[in-house]
Amino acid sequence: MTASATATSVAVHPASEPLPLSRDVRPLRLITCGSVDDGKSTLIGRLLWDTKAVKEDQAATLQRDSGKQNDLGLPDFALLLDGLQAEREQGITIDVAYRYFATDRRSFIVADTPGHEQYTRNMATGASTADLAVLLVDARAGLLEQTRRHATIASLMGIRQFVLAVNKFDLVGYDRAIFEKISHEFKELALSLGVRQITAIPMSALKGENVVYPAPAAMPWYDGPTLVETLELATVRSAQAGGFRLPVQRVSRPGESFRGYQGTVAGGSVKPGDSVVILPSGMVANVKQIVTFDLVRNAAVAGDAITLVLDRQVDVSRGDMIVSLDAQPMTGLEFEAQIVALQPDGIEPGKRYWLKSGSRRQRVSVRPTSQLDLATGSWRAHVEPLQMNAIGRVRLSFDEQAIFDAYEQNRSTGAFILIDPDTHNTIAGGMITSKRSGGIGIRYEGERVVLSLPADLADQIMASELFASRRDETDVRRMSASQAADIFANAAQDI
Ligand SMILES: Nc1nc2c(ncn2[C@@H]2O[C@H](COP(=O)(O)OP(=O)(O)OP(=O)(O)O)[C@@H](O)[C@H]2O)c(=O)[nH]1
Repeated sequence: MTASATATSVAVHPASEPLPLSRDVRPLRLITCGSVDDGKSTLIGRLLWDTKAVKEDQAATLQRDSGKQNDLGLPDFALLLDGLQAEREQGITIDVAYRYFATDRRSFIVADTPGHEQYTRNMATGASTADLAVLLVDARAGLLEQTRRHATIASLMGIRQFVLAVNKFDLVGYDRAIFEKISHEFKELALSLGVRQITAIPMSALKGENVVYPAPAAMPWYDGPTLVETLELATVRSAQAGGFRLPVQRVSRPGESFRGYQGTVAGGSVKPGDSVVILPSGMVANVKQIVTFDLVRNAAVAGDAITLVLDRQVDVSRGDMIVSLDAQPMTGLEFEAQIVALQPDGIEPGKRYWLKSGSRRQRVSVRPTSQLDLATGSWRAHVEPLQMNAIGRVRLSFDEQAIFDAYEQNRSTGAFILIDPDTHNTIAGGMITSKRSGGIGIRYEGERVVLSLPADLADQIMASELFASRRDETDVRRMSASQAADIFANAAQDI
């Protein structure tokens, strides 16, 4: 960000005004998925072409190279993506190409990922940052297993807006009944995955019908939006909603009098005077100052790189997270997650890996509990190590307190990678789904009360204080925070 852009944002948001929750200037990120030959490259090429994102020299080359080959006399838009093809052939590990285009109303970033089955991980990578998925089908073939697979992965990665592009509609005589059948089946699939924002569009990527321009002559019965109109109206998933999150990357101590905590805001917003908690220690402080590289700011939002100064001396180190007092993330020793295995060796149950999330790196052991059957979309109890490209549900067990949001709530503090400590390879990418509440609550063994306590330190202290008077008869273990709270409430009545 330039100094003047920063200065403008200071002027626009004086301290007394609430910060806007989303910035309309953020481009919409979308992913396109389809089986081989459904026309994905043609569609992206057409989008770039009709929104004039193609540079003049590229356009001239395109006209020249494709002129001979196309019996419709149209450029072969897929050629625009040739560069990507070359990258693919070199076997680049995570194979996603991002392309930019814009209309008068909005800008877009499209992630293009290969359609073959073995590229699940690429699709998962592209989907992890996308706001919307465009799923392509060939109108002649309808929904395929691959459509289900892609829709399932997209929904797992948190995408809640789908566009079904029923492509090659020129090859089925623009038959309305075909469109209605395919879109009906797709809506059922999307709804079963929890996706409710669904738009189906009949189109011809090759001819440019219903991509950027409508095609009333070819499809007089269709009065819905074009693809671009749908994209213009789609919503950007905001990592800024929810509580303030600052994973601390560095403690800055240029002189005796100054101590600041540096990092990139991973969620929410912050302003001087806000109360914050440092995790995992649980210490509370207030924000005294927010500093960027050259300015004192009166607010910061997700995506801003800042130095935070607190109003008191607290112990903060790299890997800690500074969060808002009133909307805290989950802390605990056990979490449930979904992962995509990225390496040929797969995931070995029980092996200890490094987990990296933001600036934090921790030892973790990983136990797969089920695996997604991509053909049917159902989960089956897990028996073997997760193979490369498999999607599994796992249980993560940490030695020390871990701090996460659910991925649904925050794509930054809810995401992680797993690293093999022997090879240093990234062996999986994952998303936190929930915290696992630890123990079995309370039970009686003869005269003894066996109390299970949460991993959370605060709750342990609360419950052990509570039972201090009966300590001799009480064996303290872990339990969920809500169980501890119930016991506290009941016991307080007894006393
Ligand atoms: N008639 C017609 N042909 C189309 C349309 N869209 C794409 N095609 C043709 O279908 C073929 C495959 O299109 P591509 O864009 O290369 O398909 P893809 O899905 O990107 O394929 P991969 O890159 O191999 O995954 C090409 O010959 C296109 O010209 C369409 O709307 N109508």
